[in-house]
Amino acid sequence: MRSLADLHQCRRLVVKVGSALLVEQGQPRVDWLDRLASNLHSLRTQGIELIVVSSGAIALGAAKLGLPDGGRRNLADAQAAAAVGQIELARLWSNSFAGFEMTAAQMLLTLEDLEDRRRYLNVSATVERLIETGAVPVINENDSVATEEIRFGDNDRLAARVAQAAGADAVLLLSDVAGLFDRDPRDEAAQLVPTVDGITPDVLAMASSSSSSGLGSGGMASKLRAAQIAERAGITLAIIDGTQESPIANAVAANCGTVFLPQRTDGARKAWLGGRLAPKGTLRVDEGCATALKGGASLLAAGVVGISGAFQRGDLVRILTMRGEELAQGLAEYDADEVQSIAGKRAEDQAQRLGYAPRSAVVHRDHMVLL
Ligand SMILES: Nc1ncnc2c1ncn2[C@@H]1O[C@H](COP(=O)(O)OP(=O)(O)O)[C@@H](O)[C@H]1O
Ligand SMILES: N[C@@H](CCC(=O)OP(=O)(O)O)C(=O)O
Repeated sequence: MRSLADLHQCRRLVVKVGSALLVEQGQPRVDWLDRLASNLHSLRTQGIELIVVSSGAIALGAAKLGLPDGGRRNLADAQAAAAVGQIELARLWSNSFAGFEMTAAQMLLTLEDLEDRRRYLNVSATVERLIETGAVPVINENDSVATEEIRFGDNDRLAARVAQAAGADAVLLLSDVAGLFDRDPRDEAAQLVPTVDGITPDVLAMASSSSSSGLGSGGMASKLRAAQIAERAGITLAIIDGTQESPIANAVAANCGTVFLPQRTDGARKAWLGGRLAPKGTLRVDEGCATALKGGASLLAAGVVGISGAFQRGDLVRILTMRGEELAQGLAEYDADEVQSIAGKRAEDQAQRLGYAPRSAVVHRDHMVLL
């Protein structure tokens, strides 16, 4: 899919709905949700398999409990609000879908469900089975148990990771803006960017992390992080204006929104690795090593100039250049203290320091993804 007009070509689609669309002044927008359900139903009749990622639990629950909104809310309030709002949210989807003879299936995930390979595969299997049965998974973060360390914090990245896990070919982020603008859309000179063929630093600089509605969690910046995950996984991601009467049908008819084109298709395992969000440590490498990594080499101890974090063998680490640019991420072959003792050393010195024959690399290229 290269533009929204091609949406019908899509085989499996993740549709993410932001809080500001579903909730207005603490109340659900039921009529809007019914029209969205109607749009989803017509996509299904075209043979497109659907997965929904829905925000809104915290906004619904906070209103019901009379808790503070937006930035003034702490984690404990958000967790309590989510526990109350999620029941309501599930009921809303179930009711709207029932009007179109569709069955909603709730799945609540935490970051770890997608960071751990075995749990990630379990999530994939459940989604697969639900789709086979004809149900539509409606996924949200399990906010009432997710603490800071195990939180996505925004459903944009959750949607991109779910798309990967489910083998979807496209993600639609329905927002309260028409897409990515070349600067904050409150600036009158801002122009909509119709297509992004590779997210460069210039593209990242367009987005601010503020959200105009006060309900959303990450603003445009979190959508761009989601688009980065998608583009590396070979998935097309589009941001469309969800405020329209009939949001998906409108965006397709007008061919309007921002489409982020997929950039590469690593194998499924590498794509999962590249999309992981919670590294346990960081390795800085010298310039020669950075060049070798870009050429496809493994990371050898000789090129490591800095180590931080208490990671263990098998943990995810970020690999940065000396200037702090993100180069790659991958799985460490050693614990952090072992890397510390062999960093910058040649193979013969490494054996002496480790007390055993060194492994072939600190991060092997088969377990590394360039970013
Ligand atoms: N360059 C930009 N282009 C579009 N929107 C932007 C940009 N920079 C910041 N934003 C803000 O991001 C908001 C969308 O994010 P958010 O409110 O979190 O949406 P949602 O609730 O749909 O997830 C927009 O309403 C806008 O205020
Ligand atoms: N999981 C949270 C939503 C988090 C989120 O990403 O919100 P939004 O930016 O409105 O999509 C909830 O259900 O309230």
